[in-house]
Amino acid sequence: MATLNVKKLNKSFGTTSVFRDINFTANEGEFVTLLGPSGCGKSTLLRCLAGLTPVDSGEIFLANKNIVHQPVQERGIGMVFQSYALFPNMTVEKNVAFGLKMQKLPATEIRRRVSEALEMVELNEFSNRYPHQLSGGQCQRVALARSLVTRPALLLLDEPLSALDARIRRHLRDQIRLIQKELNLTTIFVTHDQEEALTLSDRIVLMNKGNIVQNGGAEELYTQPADLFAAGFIGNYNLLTPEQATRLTGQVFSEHVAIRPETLSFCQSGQGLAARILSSSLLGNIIRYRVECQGIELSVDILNRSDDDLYAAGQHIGLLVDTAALRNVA
Ligand SMILES: Nc1ncnc2c1ncn2[C@@H]1O[C@H](COP(=O)(O)OP(=O)(O)OP(=O)(O)O)[C@@H](O)[C@H]1O
Repeated sequence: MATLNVKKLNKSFGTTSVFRDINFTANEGEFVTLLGPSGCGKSTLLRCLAGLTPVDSGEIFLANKNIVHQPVQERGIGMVFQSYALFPNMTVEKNVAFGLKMQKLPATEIRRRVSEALEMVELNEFSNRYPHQLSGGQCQRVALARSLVTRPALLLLDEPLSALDARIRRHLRDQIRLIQKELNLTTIFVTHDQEEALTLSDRIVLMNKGNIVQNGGAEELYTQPADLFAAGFIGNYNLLTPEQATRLTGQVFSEHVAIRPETLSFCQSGQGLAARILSSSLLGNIIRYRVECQGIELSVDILNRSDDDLYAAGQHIGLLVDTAALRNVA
């Protein structure tokens, strides 16, 4: 296991800069997510870490060794991509064994390690199947076993769950996290899905347009977004202009203000601020209401408890704003 240290990494394609002066660390055993919208440069950054794409400048230290000029196969890195990239003409077992065969390990050792890796991803019974006889989730577990079997110092995961349906996705996500913890495997995970990032990661590196916007724990990113982009991307903040925030709270603001939907609540009409329900949608155990208050549209999240009243569109209601939960964002 190893610490990854990325220093001043730059990459352009022709005259187009993909990312600039990227610095971050993934400590030994840490699960770090590169999160950001499509096109922000996270996949290219991951490919550069793997050695699949050369960088223009900067350094990549893995266990204190600069690997930036090392070829892919010498970096000690395992990778899982969105597309499974399995060999279609090989059984599950042969797919997983491939890397070890290349390393010319003895056959008994290969068998033992392949069986161990397949057990980890709960696929031992499928060892003689071919990829076309597997579901998408199973294929991705083979891909994971194939990268774990070489005992990499660093595991890179590029949107490995995005082709899977929601239920399988959650299951495999939990499985990846369990295995990663068990092996204390330093892991970099790329996703544009903020919920996935918030639930999986020890730390999130939030990227926008080739820059790191914020680097911190899930809770920190959720409660203290670094800027407007971070507030808009993580969670579902209500973003208010300074003028709107002043109108709503009576306090003076010079910067934008972010208000989490769960920090707003309802009270009887005639108390709090006068508001009107516009619509509601059920999101599992919460109900998200859209309300209008002082000419401002807001989202309000209320826990869905069976003994509570539901509010109908058009209904007048009182709105309570927890001013301690307001965040200034530049
Ligand atoms: N081989 C390439 N040649 C030229 N431009 C490229 C190449 N690969 C990526 N890019 C560009 O670099 C930018 C970053 O792409 P990248 O795939 O790293 O983003 P991303 O954040 O991973 O997005 P996505 O989630 O959509 O994959 C994009 O504008 C993309 O068009």
